[in-house]
Amino acid sequence: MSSLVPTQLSTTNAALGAGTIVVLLLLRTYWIARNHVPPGPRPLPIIGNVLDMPQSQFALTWTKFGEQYGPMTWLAIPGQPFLILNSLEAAKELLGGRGSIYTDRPRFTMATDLMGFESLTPLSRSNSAWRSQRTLLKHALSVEVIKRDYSALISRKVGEYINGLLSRPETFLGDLHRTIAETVVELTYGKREDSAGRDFVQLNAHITDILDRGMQGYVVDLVPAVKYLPSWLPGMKFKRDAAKWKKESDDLRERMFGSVKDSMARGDTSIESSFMLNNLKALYQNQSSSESVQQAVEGGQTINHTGFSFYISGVETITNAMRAFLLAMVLFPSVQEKARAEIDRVIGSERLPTLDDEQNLPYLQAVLLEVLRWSPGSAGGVPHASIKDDVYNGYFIPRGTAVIANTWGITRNPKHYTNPSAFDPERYLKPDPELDPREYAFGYGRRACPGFELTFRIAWLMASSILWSFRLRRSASDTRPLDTDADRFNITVLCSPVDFKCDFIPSQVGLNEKLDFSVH
Ligand code: HEM
Repeated sequence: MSSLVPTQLSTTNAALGAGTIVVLLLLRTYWIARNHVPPGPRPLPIIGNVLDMPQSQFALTWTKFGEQYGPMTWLAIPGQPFLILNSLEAAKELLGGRGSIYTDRPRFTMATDLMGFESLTPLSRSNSAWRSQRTLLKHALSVEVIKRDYSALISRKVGEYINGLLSRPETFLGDLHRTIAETVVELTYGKREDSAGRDFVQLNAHITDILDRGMQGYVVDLVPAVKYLPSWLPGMKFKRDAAKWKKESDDLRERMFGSVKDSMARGDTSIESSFMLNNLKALYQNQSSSESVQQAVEGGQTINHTGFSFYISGVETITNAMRAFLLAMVLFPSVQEKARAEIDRVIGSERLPTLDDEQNLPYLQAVLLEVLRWSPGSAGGVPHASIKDDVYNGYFIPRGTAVIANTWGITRNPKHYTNPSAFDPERYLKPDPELDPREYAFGYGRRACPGFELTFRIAWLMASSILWSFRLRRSASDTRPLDTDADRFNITVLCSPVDFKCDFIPSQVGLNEKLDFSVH
């Protein structure tokens, strides 16, 4: 997009242009406000509801809005109006049912247009590049492919984690993050470092930091036209930063992708079955002579961008889910005992759990569903954006609105759940089960998370293997209160369980000798 911008824009013209756009934005905000938009806090002149936007604790603020304004809350932010949905019905109808209108993402001009993260699947607008990525994801993260290509890797990584718990249980939270990060990286690239020994987990974490910097909120996100001003002007440091960060992250991504291609070209047999390797092989095999070089390059880029989304989308979310699982096990010992009793009954002590056991352990399945609800990965919801004007329940929703479904609010709504802050897997096993969190925890419609099957496989094997190997008990030295949701979770856009201490007491005689995850 930036290539369409004249590079020699004069300062006066640029300032005039930006001024005109600001006036147009204000006029549009005023025009929208005159229509019958949903209720919300009273907007101030010019800045609208900017001061009502939370800086943190998004999900909790959305929930308060719900209590005050009902199922829909309108926030008139100049240039980017927001609609917060506090009703599952509205979320399903708008974000799922009206997918042809609400499948876009809002603009994050700094991160996407200026820093190049537009190619990241979750940030991508609903264009043909995003559709190609979704097509690839549908196949690459299907149950069939996960079982065929990634189950050996998942078993090995779970085994490493269990072994780590035996030798250094005190670092269980740090090791958990590292294990999940390595699993996602190896699944993506088939290796963990390049020929110069650069660690792909660290490189991906560094790119994630760069993206975080780009998402911190800049004037250009409110007034995108500011991006056309020359970067040497005072106040334009963000544009110079964006260029520097873009180069850095592009180079790192290209280095990792290039390293996979090099391994392939050299016939390196140490590189494992992985998303990038398997899809590159398929691309080269299917490439007929009639296909243009351009198509092949585009195919390669789709693989690179799609694979790169795995780390950013998958690592914190799965790690938080597993932290929540461990926290629930120490806070609710009767649930832990019941899950272990099921494992003992179905699997016994002679062999480790495998992914093939999943269907035979309904209680453990319910425990994992409850993890998804009790500590929802995406508590504050991921915004969709509308591409044309719409009307819902008599309210006007203009084109370009960022629409957020408040996941946290759904998980704590007594309309859906009895005693919502309690961890109670039985709620899904009753004759009249309560709402299945898969209906909302992974989002809606065409944007719904493509990683939920992978999440379940990793979480299931990890949870069953931990319970098979250990009894978990909160360490006596950890005396901080963990009684309420506010004690237990940091609730922002994500929901991350707080740090806590846990004793892992081996529950199998001769555990060391029994741990052979290579056979899975
Ligand atoms: C507990 C684990 C996870 C949770 C709770 C979760 C949740 C979500 C949610 C709520 C969305 C937004 C959906 C929407 O806009 O309606 C999303 C998108 C996405 N997730 Fe996940 N996710 C998880 C794990 C993963 C994993 C393991 C991967 C891949 C390795 C992944 C890849 C993605 C991608 C690529 C998108 C963007 C989809 C798009 O914009 O088209 N997620 N996820």
